[in-house]
Amino acid sequence: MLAGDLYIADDPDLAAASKRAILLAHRYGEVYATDPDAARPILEELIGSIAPDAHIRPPLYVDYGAHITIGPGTFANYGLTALDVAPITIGADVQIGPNVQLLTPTHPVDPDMRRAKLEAAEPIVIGDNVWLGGGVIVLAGVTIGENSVIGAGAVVTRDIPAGVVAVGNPAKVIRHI
Ligand SMILES: CC(=O)SCCNC(=O)CCNC(=O)[C@H](O)C(C)(C)COP(=O)(O)OP(=O)(O)OC[C@H]1O[C@@H](n2cnc3c(N)ncnc32)[C@H](O)[C@@H]1OP(=O)(O)O
Repeated sequence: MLAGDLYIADDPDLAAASKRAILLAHRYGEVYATDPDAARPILEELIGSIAPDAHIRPPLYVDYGAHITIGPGTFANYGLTALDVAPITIGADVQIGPNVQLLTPTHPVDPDMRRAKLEAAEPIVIGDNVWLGGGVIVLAGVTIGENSVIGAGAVVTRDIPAGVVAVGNPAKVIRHI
């Protein structure tokens, strides 16, 4: 699953891990509403690796949480969806706008394979000091280079180099910084 091979998502261990993640993410949001400090251990239990000063505003939606790494100084605004069937690596000092989606899973385009419930997933890497504007969607297998800015609403289908501004659907580089 983590290696990008096709698989059928009916494994009971995966279902249990997903249920655990749903419960922890829900609890994180509930506790955060009245006491963000008390909510912190719940976030640390949910996320595979998160720097002590990284901050995520709930609601947060993940598949498993365990395959997510978040570096120091990173901030994610409300409504991050991080589907971590494959690893999601978020660097240091990353700014994530509201309702961003990081989508590592894919389904086959072939209709028969899709009906057979085959799935796959590819890792996503967000480099240091990247800013993802509100509503950005990053697709499976994409790497965004450090210091780059992705404009609000962009759909990132291909790798983005370091030090650029990219906007639109599909996201295209409009200038170097
Ligand atoms: C962590 C947080 O919570 S962040 C809070 C949420 N805030 C946001 O999501 C804001 C995100 N910001 C943006 O999308 C901004 O538009 C930026 C950062 C991309 C602007 O970057 P700049 O390089 O300054 O671009 P600039 O404003 O000069 O626009 C350049 C061109 O791109 C277009 N453009 C700018 N942003 C976008 C966008 N999101 N989608 C499509 N086109 C865009 C402009 O219309 C302009 O086009 P034109 O030349 O035809 O007039």
